[in-house]
Amino acid sequence: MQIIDKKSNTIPSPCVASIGFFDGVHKGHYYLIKQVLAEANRRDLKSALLTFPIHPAKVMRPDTVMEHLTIRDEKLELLAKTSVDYCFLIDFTKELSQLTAREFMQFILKDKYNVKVLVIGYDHRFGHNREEGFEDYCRYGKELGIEVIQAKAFYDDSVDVSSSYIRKAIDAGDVLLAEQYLGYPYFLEGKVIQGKQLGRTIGFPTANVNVSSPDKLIPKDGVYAVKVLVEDNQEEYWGMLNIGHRPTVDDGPNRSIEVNILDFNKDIYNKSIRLLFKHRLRDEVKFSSIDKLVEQLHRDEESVRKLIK
Ligand SMILES: Cc1cc2nc3c(=O)[nH]c(=O)nc-3n(C[C@H](O)[C@H](O)[C@H](O)COP(=O)(O)O)c2cc1C
Ligand SMILES: Nc1ncnc2c1ncn2[C@@H]1O[C@H](COP(=O)(O)OP(=O)(O)O)[C@@H](O)[C@H]1O
Repeated sequence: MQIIDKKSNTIPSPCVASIGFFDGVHKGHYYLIKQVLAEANRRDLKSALLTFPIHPAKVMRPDTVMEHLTIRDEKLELLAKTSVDYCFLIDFTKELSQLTAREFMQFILKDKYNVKVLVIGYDHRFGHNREEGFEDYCRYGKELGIEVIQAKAFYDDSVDVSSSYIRKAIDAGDVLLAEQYLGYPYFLEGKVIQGKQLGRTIGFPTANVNVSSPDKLIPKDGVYAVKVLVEDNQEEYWGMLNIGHRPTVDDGPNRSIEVNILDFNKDIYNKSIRLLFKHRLRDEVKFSSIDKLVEQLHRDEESVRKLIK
């Protein structure tokens, strides 16, 4: 996949394209992408996805808090796994938001990106105030020489798979449901930072993770079985992870994310790790003593070992 952003001066070959924010690159997105690839194949054209590094709503109202399933580079990594030829990364600006649907089709899709066929998500709208709809896009397409096709919707167990549906599942700690709709386990990535160094004294060292972007959605507080990829995904382990305020030891204002990696004993401070959420084990609990916490950690470890058997 070739990324074409404002720095590139490549003029793309004629292509079939779709537009979207593609947060999470979930099964619904894959279904849309498959339709783009099929149309491109049939016509012997290139395939393309047009997306925005920053969400249009955030550009329009910068104080909007948005928690995403994927940050920019994660999204590009997932899109690159499809066989799409181009990813057009376009900065959504206030000026761009002023373009009517017809102007967007003419100046951006046709003139800038050489789009011959536009595959529109079944509920996707674009152009100033998103005032127009599919029929209008078809009419402008006829005038401009862009064929407009409406994509079919994707349903899984009759659920209309969407990024916001998956965000709700993760917010509720339902990482199994999230994995079903994403098509891969939800993951966080970050650097291992120093904690209070208590973990090693109770037999459970925990790598404290500083998540790489504040825009990333953090699952509900609690304990999870996770897969852990250490440094550039070279090594894979299982681990047990806690998200929360550690009420037994400090109950501070900061939410910590820490993982005890099974069958592992290395110093990984400052290394980056990726955490893949596989199962939710339980809520975070305030124990009456550290000993009681340690007893529970042994039970958590057993639960993870049972899961991976
Ligand atoms: C799998 C797992 C489960 C945990 N569950 C709890 C919990 O229920 N309640 C709690 O107060 N802390 C919990 N913790 C956090 C521990 O209190 C913490 O890891 C320990 O104090 C060591 O932290 P430090 O070495 O970063 O200082 C959990 C940690 C892990 C790894
Ligand atoms: N099995 C393991 N799981 C997690 N971290 C481990 C493990 N073995 C060694 N470590 C290392 O020990 C550190 C955690 O030890 P800990 O005493 O909990 O200190 P801290 O409070 O700084 O996290 C990790 O950051 C990592 O470098």
